[in-house]
Amino acid sequence: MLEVKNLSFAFKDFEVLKEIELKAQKGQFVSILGNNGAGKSTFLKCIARILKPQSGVIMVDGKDISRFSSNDLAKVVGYVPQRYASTRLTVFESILIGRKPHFSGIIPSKEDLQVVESVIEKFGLKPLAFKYLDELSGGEMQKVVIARAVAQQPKILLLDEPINNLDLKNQVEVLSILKKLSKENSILVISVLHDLNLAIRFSDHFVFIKDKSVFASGGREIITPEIISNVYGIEVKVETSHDQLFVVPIVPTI
Ligand SMILES: Nc1ncnc2c1ncn2[C@@H]1O[C@H](COP(=O)(O)OP(=O)(O)OP(=O)(O)O)[C@@H](O)[C@H]1O
Repeated sequence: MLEVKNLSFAFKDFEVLKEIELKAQKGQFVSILGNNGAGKSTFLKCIARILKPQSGVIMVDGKDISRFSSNDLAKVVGYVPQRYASTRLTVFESILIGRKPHFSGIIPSKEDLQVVESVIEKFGLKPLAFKYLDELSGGEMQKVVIARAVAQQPKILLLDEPINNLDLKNQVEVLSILKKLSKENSILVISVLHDLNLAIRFSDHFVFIKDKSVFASGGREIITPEIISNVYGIEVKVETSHDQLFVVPIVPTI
C-alpha cells in the first residue's frame, strides 16, 4: 500500500536521509525508531509532503504522491506534527477542520458532524468540546491534535511522538485507539515513538533509523539486544514477561 523507494533528503548540503526504503500495508502499526536527530521527523515530513526529497519516490496504492492535489493528498495522508501552535478555536471547531478535505462546499455535511462527534467521544473529549484550545493542558491539546487527524479519515496516519505530553493512562489510551483504528478501519498508522516498550506493545512493524539509513526493519524478531544496543549506543537486555518483550537498559550501579 505504501512504498518508499530510494528516498534521500538533505537540508541544503546537510544530508539527513540516504536511500531509505519502506514497504507497509494497510492495517499495520509501524513504529519509526532511532536516536535524537536520526531523521525520524524528516522521514515523516517527506511522506506528508511537507519536505521534498532530493531523490526517491513515495507511492500509495501504486500512485506517486508527488502528483496528488493537496486536497487528494489530505484524503490519503494525515499528519500529526511534533509541535503545533494553539489557535482561538474550540476543540469541536478544531476537530471539524480535520473534515475539510471531505467537504463538498463550505458547509459540513451530516456525515462530517457525525464523524466529529464520534471522534470526540472516542478520545473522551466531550467535556472539553467547547473549550478554547489555548485553555487546554499540553496533554489535552495533544489529544485534540490527534483526534483532528483521525477525523480526517486518511488511509495513512503519520504521528510524530504522539504520546510525549501524555500521562501513562493517556499514553496507553491513545495508542490503543490508534491500534484499534489501524485494525478495524484498515488504516496504516506510522508513528515516531521514543518509548521502546510501548512501541513493542502496540506495533506490528519496526523501522530503526541510524546513520541516515534504515538499520533494521521488521517484526518482533528484530527486537534484539544487538540491534537495539547498536542503534541507541547503550547496552540493553531484552526480557520476556507475560508474553511481552521488554527492553531494559543496563545501567551501571551508581
Ligand atoms: N529545518 C532544518 N534545517 C536544518 N537542519 C535540520 C532542520 N530540521 C532538522 N534538521 C536536522 O536534521 C537532523 C534530523 O532531524 P529530525 O528532526 O528529523 O530528527 P529526529 O530523529 O526526528 O530527532 P528527535 O528524536 O530529536 O525528534 C538533525 O540533525 C536536525 O538538526
